[in-house]
Amino acid sequence: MYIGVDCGTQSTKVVVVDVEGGMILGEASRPHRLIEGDNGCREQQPSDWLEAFRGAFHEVVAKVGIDTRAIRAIGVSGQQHGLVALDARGEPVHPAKLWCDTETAVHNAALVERLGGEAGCLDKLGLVLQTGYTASKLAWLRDTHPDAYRRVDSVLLPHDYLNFWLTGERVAEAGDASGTGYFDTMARHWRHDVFSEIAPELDAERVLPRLIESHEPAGVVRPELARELGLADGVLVASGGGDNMLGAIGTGNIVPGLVTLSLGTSGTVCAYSAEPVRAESAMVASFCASSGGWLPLICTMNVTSATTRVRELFELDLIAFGERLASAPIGAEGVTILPFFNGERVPALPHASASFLGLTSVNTTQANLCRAVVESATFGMRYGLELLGDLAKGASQIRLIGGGAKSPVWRQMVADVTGTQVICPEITDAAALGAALQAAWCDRNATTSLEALCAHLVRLDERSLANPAPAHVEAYHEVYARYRQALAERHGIPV
Ligand SMILES: Nc1ncnc2c1ncn2[C@@H]1O[C@H](COP(=O)(O)OP(=O)(O)O)[C@@H](O)[C@H]1O
Ligand SMILES: O=C(CO)[C@@H](O)[C@H](O)COP(=O)(O)O
Repeated sequence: MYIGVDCGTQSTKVVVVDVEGGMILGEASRPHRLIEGDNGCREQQPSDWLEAFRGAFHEVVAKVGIDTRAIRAIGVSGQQHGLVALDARGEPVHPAKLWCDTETAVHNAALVERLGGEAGCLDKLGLVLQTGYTASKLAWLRDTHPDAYRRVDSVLLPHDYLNFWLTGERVAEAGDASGTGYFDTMARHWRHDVFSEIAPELDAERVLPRLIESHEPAGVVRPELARELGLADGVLVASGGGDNMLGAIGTGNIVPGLVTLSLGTSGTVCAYSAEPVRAESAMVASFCASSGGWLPLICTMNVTSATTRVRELFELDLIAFGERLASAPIGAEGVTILPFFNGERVPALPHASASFLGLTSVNTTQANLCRAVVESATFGMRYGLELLGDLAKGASQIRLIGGGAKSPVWRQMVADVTGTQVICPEITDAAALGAALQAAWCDRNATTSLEALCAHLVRLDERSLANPAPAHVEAYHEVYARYRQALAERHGIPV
């Protein structure tokens, strides 16, 4: 029996997987609180993640009725990039600054310049630093909270922190480390020199976690925590990884030729590559995979975060929102939304705000606004696929995951907007499944291949299959062109 944990932006999900029996036995989740400021600040208390993990763990094991002593290993997936800076006692010196925090945009711009611009970043890191990556958050902490900064003894990512809490070990692996901004994604090692540019007073050798391979364990569950959770002695904790990396594993995207598209708080598109990738666009994040190999990725910041804002504005539940969405025509009768409520990473507009365009006395309806916000988030994904270029072109199918993938209307829209067949895995929180599969891989000392584990447990839900409808594809070409025109006019992004 294996446990997969996904500490996402909005919630922590826990799944129980019976690998021998080839079954996902059950899942449970608990929400997180978000600390938001109007200056782009978005933070969370790491203690909330632990509380959410405990709640979801106890709920799911009770629900499926397993003997917790039969659990062999745990794998943890986490929202990428968050800065979890700990003091010498292992306590956070400040709430975790999240991937979607844009308060540090000026620090990011300054760092890019110090590293020699885009070319210098590519040379040192294999990717171009973007606002949201961990590096500028650390620079910000140094600049704005010198007392907290002086106490920093470890610099971890959210999933590293959960692994640390579970095992007492400070370790990291290449997939999640790729998103820090002080890791060379081509050579797969820390760049202590870059780290020292950002935080010269900290000893990089000491504060950065030890790197392990994806198939290696981070450690075993601490005895007192094992007792609390009812686990046997020596339960392994896998290396884990970033949520996108483990989402790739949970959708079988560990060989070239597939695209995983996530409709979570963020939107992401990624495609596995066995070789390091030097993408044409600086917007493509050439991350490592958490299965070995690489996972070039595009991330937009306003997906279900944007659709939820409109849904809550109209006080609609998810069912009513889905009904409004379905009742409006493609193109929302001329309403265009640029959904940059949180600023945006791709295109790089950290200080942008959202725009509602083309509103008239006739088309300003709940249905059109609901449709336009979902279309706009989906257009952001199409833009991302275009930037991925050849890396995504060969893909015959999109594996769709994340909360938004539960909506049939949205699934069809992704197929129509991208012109590609869409299918969901049976479990839309594929990152948690990926974490459980990585745990089984690690528990078996990689003697069972990850490919075999994926073939055994990544099941696609045929009922979710959506094929692009030619007339809709045609209609969306026009509506997408309108969106790109608006992006050009308001933000200067070339069409
Ligand atoms: N049927 C649906 N239609 C649209 N959005 C949905 C639907 N079901 C869930 N969601 C949205 O999915 C989001 C959660 O997605 P999830 O992938 O779990 O996020 P994260 O991993 O970033 O925490 C929530 O905002 C929720 O409202
Ligand atoms: O920053 C990125 C990817 O680079 C985000 O994808 C985060 O990893 C958060 O993911 P979700 O909570 O939206 O799944």
